[in-house]
Amino acid sequence: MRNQLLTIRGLRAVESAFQAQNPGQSLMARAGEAAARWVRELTGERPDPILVLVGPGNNGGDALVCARELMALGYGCVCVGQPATEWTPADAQAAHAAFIAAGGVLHPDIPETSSYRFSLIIDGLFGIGLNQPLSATYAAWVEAANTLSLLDDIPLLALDIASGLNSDTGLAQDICVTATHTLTFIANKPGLLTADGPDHSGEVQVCDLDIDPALLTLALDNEAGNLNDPNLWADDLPQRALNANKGDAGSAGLLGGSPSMTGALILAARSALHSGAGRVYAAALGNAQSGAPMLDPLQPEIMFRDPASLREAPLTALGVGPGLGRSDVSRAVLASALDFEGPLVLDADALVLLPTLLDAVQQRHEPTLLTPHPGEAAALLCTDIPSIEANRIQAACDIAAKYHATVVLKGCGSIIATPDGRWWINTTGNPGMATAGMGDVLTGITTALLAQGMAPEQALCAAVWLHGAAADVCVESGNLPKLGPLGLTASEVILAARTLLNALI
Ligand SMILES: NC(=O)C1=CN([C@@H]2O[C@H](COP(=O)(O)OP(=O)(O)OC[C@H]3O[C@@H](n4cnc5c(N)ncnc54)[C@H](OP(=O)(O)O)[C@@H]3O)[C@@H](O)[C@H]2O)[C@@H](O)CC1
Ligand SMILES: [K+]
Repeated sequence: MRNQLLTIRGLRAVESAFQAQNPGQSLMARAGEAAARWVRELTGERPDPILVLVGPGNNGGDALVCARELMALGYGCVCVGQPATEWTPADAQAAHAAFIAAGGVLHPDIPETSSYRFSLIIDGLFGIGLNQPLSATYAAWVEAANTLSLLDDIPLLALDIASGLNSDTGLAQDICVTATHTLTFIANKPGLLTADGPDHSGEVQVCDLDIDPALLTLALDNEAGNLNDPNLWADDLPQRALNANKGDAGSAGLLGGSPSMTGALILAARSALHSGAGRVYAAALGNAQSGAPMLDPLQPEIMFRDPASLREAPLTALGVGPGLGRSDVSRAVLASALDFEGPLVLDADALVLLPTLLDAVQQRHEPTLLTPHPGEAAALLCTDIPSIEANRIQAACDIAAKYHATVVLKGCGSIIATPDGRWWINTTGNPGMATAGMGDVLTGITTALLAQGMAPEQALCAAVWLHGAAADVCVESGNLPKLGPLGLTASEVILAARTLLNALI
């Protein structure tokens, strides 16, 4: 269950199912107690008071249960929030009453920080119920908490999700808690892992509140997704028999590289070669006179063809797009590639041209895989980048449905989606990957895994994971020389991905 990602609707369904099965039991008590245990682990014996921000709903209730538990253990808690009213949810009303009965005091505002030196801040303002922009008072508290955390290096712990972050989309409001840690309840949430989520959530820990996993499964709706995890596809990675020959490992074709962009094609081809394809063929637009490469001197294993004769090679997968360009010739080459009777990966300019070839791509009988970044995704859906980023999961699913394709929407927390509406979030990767050529490397890995016989869904999940994990290995602080994030190159990621791939088979 750990890998499941629940939407707000799914979480509410779990909550209702739990209440139906366990009348009178309070999930809030479990959440608040778990939060108090977590605080104790993080603070050790530090005597300084803890600042607890308490919101108007059940997230505030969690915070008050947590504060009451900590006070009983001798922690000083400075709780800031508004008293319960008749509109406060019942569980939260009970948490307010128990807190006051235990001698707790709710301050109407954050006290002068000169009188305190807080050891920790707890954000219990808003959780999954946030449904409007933060009002002025709450916004001021969030800004104060962020400033204190940053300037005084104080841990800022979000209960369930950072206040201001949307649990389904990962979109942060203009004013949003920047947590150093998040303890999230019941299950992991997409909003913690994609878009602005990782920047605002810090280190995420999932606490399932001891909910019966069977109940969780029953209550899941078809909106739920999963983390992209090697357990999903590691058994499907290509294996080599002792008696293998290069024909058994497939033939990957790469097509693109218009005259000013041959590097993109070469990177994709090198990447396919290092990801295990038995043969790699590359075809650049143009001819020898226009500067199209006929050899990669650093990787002479790659066999160059002209675009017209590429399909005469025994290709078992084809990748089109790196450096393809957007000319009439590029479009004609793409249109002809859509006939390829095998798995087809489309990237970069091929994606920008694809809306003009919608019928042809929809009519393909073999798998199609699309690897857009948000700009290319906007082109595929004929919209703009903010609309894509407003709901990355929806955008990935929409592209998959429209083009009958398996899709990865790249970016922070890449989303992999299938035409039947299933989706995964990938958590490997780092900002060092924001550099030219990284996308070409992903195209090469994906095409190579398909060429070696992996199914589209598994091949794309594996390629996206390996691509990000390879970049992570390159920037890990224990590694010397440290290759990034600044100055990390796509070529270095190719080599690290090969090492990881071989460690997994
Ligand atoms: N799911 C579960 O099973 C469990 C859930 N638990 C916890 O409950 C949390 C969800 O609680 P929740 O539904 O009460 O929502 P929450 O996030 O506290 O905020 C809603 C309140 O804030 C208000 N409000 C909203 N936006 C606002 C704004 N911008 N500015 C001002 N007000 C605003 C909103 O107003 P209304 O919509 O009524 O107008 C409502 O009053 C969840 O994240 C987790 O921490 C745990 O106890 C364990 C089990
Ligand atoms: K919160």
